[in-house]
Amino acid sequence: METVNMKLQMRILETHLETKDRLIRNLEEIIDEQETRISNMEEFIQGRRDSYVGQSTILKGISVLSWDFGQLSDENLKLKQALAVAQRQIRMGTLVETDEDYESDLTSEDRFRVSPTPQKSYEEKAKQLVDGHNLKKLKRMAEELKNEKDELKRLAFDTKEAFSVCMAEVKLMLESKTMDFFQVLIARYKAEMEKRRQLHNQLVELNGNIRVFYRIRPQLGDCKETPALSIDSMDHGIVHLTTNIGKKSSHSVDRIIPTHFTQQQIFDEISPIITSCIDGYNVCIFAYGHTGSGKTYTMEGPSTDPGINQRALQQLFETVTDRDGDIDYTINVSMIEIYNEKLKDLLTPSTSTLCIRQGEDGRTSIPGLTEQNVDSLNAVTETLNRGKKNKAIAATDANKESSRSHVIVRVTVIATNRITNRATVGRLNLVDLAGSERVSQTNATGQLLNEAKAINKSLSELGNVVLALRQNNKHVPFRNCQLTRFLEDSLNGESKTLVMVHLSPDTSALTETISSMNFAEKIGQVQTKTAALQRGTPQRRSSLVQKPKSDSNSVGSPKK
Ligand SMILES: Nc1ncnc2c1ncn2[C@@H]1O[C@H](COP(=O)(O)OP(=O)(O)OP(=O)(O)O)[C@@H](O)[C@H]1O
Repeated sequence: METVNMKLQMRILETHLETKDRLIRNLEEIIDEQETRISNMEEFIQGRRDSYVGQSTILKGISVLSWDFGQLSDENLKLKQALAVAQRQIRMGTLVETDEDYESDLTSEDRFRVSPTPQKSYEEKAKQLVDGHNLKKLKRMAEELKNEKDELKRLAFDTKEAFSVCMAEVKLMLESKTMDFFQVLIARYKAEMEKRRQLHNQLVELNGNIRVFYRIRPQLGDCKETPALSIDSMDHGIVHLTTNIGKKSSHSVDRIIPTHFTQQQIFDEISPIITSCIDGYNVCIFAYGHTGSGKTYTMEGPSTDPGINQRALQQLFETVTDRDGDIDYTINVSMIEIYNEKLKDLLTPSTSTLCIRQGEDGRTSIPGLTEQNVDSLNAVTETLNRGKKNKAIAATDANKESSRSHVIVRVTVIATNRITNRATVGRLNLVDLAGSERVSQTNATGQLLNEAKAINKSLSELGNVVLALRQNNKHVPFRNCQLTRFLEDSLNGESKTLVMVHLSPDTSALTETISSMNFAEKIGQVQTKTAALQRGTPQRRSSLVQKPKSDSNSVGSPKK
């Protein structure tokens, strides 16, 4: 057993050894095999290594090439941009366009579009690249310049803005300063004018209380022409006349009544003169002017808006009614018409004419002249209407045109002191003169020519009388016509006279307007020194005609 066992063990050992040997052999084979493989691998690797060097050279070459291409592409882009800039500069230079024009011309697409460039050599490209730098510089400079230009533009705009603001402020300041200064000057000027007017009024009183006013009639109907007359805005005592050939002249009288004045406003202006007849003054108010200048409108006026005649009588009546005391007042009204040097009584129509007589005392009287006593406002209106009606009848009888006669409303105010029985008489003559148009203008012949001559003569004589009175002449030519003869008592002595010269603003009436202005200037002349010296200090020399109640002068009997 043991042997068998031994044998078995030997056998196992041998098998084991055999297996071991086999394994070792196999391993050696494997190692050999592996070594062969390794050597093969090494060979392969060696071979590979060589080819790798070649490959890396190639890769390197590729990389260099791509870098070159990249650079070339950059350069290409730059060149294209430089080209675009160059093209732009060329265009700017040749077309002389504004930046805005240029910018608007070049669309953003145009600016960035890469235009196909011809194939060029590297040297050329390099050269272009160099040029491109210059262009780049130029472009930068151009941009800087543009920025500067924009900045300057902005600056100029800002400066302009600031300048206009400054100018506006300065203008405002100057305007306000000038306005202030101007206002002060105007105020001073007006104060001086007022002073001048007051002095003038004093002078007028020294020279016999004769005043000349202008009343400018408004334009009638839908007349649109520029008025030939305008009142000076700085001095309402001056009127400018512009002729149809553009010649301008200025005229001055004591007062110019603005066109827009109402009948009441005009009456308010002259009412102090009117009421002075209650205190014994003789007052004459004349309406002078050519046909259609507004004389009758001023004196008579429409029934809805009466003129001076009715307002004056009304005021006199109201004033004497209001006055209490020891004095009885009587108001008598006469109305006469002087046509062709003949006097007619308008309150008692008759075919016979009235005559002016002169008494031994030098006073004038008119025998047969109606003197209507008015003791109520109704009586005033009734009397004036009667006279107006008779005037219209007379107009159809003798003179077709009412303006061819002088119409006088004479109001006599007799103030009688109840205690002393002494009476004072004041007279108010409201005269609507005949039209002053010149004979040459009327183309008159025959009867009309005689009328025109008579009118012209009487108006001219009236002018002479007023002028003589104003100049304090020793001789006053009252006797040269019926009008001045009739008014002699009223114009002489302590009297107040107002001549309202009526002017038309119509260019068609220029000749007549100038003639009326000449008349106004003639009677408005003032001889200051001589007059003042001759007259001395003005005294309220009695115009009070003191006479007993029984005196049978032309004055009506005082009311008892
Ligand atoms: N201040 C005025 N406002 C409105 N209308 C006026 C004014 N003055 C005159 N008129 C109008 O002008 C026209 C002529 O006026 P008016 O008859 O008074 O002139 P006149 O000088 O008296 O003329 P004549 O000498 O022919 O009588 C009238 O129709 C009158 O109503």
